[in-house]
Amino acid sequence: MSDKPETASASDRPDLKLRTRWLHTAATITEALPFMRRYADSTFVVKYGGHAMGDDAAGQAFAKDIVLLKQVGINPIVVHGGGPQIGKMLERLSIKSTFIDGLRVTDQPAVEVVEMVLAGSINKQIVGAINAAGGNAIGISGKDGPLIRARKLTKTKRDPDSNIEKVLDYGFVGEPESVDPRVLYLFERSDFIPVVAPIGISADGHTFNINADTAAGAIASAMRASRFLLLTDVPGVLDKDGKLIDRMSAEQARALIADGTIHGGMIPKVETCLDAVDNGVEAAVILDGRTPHGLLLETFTAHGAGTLIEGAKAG
Ligand SMILES: Nc1ncnc2c1ncn2[C@@H]1O[C@H](COP(=O)(O)OP(=O)(O)O)[C@@H](O)[C@H]1O
Ligand SMILES: CC(=O)N[C@@H](CCC(=O)OP(=O)(O)O)C(=O)O
Repeated sequence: MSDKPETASASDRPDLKLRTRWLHTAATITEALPFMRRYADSTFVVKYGGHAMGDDAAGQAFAKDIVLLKQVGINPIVVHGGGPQIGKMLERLSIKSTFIDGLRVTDQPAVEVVEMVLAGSINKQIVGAINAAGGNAIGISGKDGPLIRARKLTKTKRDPDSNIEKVLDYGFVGEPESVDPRVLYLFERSDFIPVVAPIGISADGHTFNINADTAAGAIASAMRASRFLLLTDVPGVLDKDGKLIDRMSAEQARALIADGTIHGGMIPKVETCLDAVDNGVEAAVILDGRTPHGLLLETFTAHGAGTLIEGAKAG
């Protein structure tokens, strides 16, 4: 070894393209690190919608992101849907199903199919994808624990012609009566990532079909989650001109539901977000699950992704 200090010659220096790439990478890491620190040990409830699931590659990308969240010290809890997949199976079995305001009217034969598709098929597909991505996933439904005690959903709607309030009968559609999060606390302190199918059980042992947004929201509130992320197949909530709304107040959301800009499956989604931020969740975000690494962009960048609905106590 010579005593002379080493100096890099021009030919040793990385070329401009490489240096630009390094600068980009460094900028990305610099942006992400404070978010990693901020969210360490916090709980994220991620609702993975049936429309967001897409193909195998999209499922693998989602699974990778979930594993990454766990690796940086966040506790992700996945709650999944599967509406389109249930629809296909019901059709194959020639069982009719209709929707009222985004919720499936579910009779006894239909609830059996719903449980089979959600807790059987889709739950295990997601568990498999997360495990293949290097994580340790465990699949459960709201019946395990039991995590979700359900009661029959009761809803009324005013008939615009007669102005009479009508009771809507959704059959075996439930709403969470209570959530007992103790089973989820076990996963929080371990490497395991829970994947939850939105099925509930009533006090008298009946199985209930719960809208996955509603189930995820109830879990997010019970866990006092820092973030409640809903992955769907649109960039977020769109205004009447089809433009993405980045942030939305509760009043704005209610006005958009009332004037029909928010309709169909987006109604329970937004209502659930409003409920969650009123009940202990810091912020809820509706985002596109088909965007590669949308979850990471939302979590680790200042600009985020999708539509953020913030609670009064968010910081
Ligand atoms: N204002 C709106 N902005 C975005 N999407 C909307 C809006 N109103 C209704 N939608 C519909 O809501 C759908 C998302 O809800 P849903 O089909 O239940 O999704 P998921 O299966 O992911 O839960 C979108 O695909 C879109 O068709
Ligand atoms: C009562 C009700 O509508 N339950 C839903 C449950 C699945 C779900 O919510 O799936 P997505 O999130 O993919 O829409 C259904 O039967 O389709």
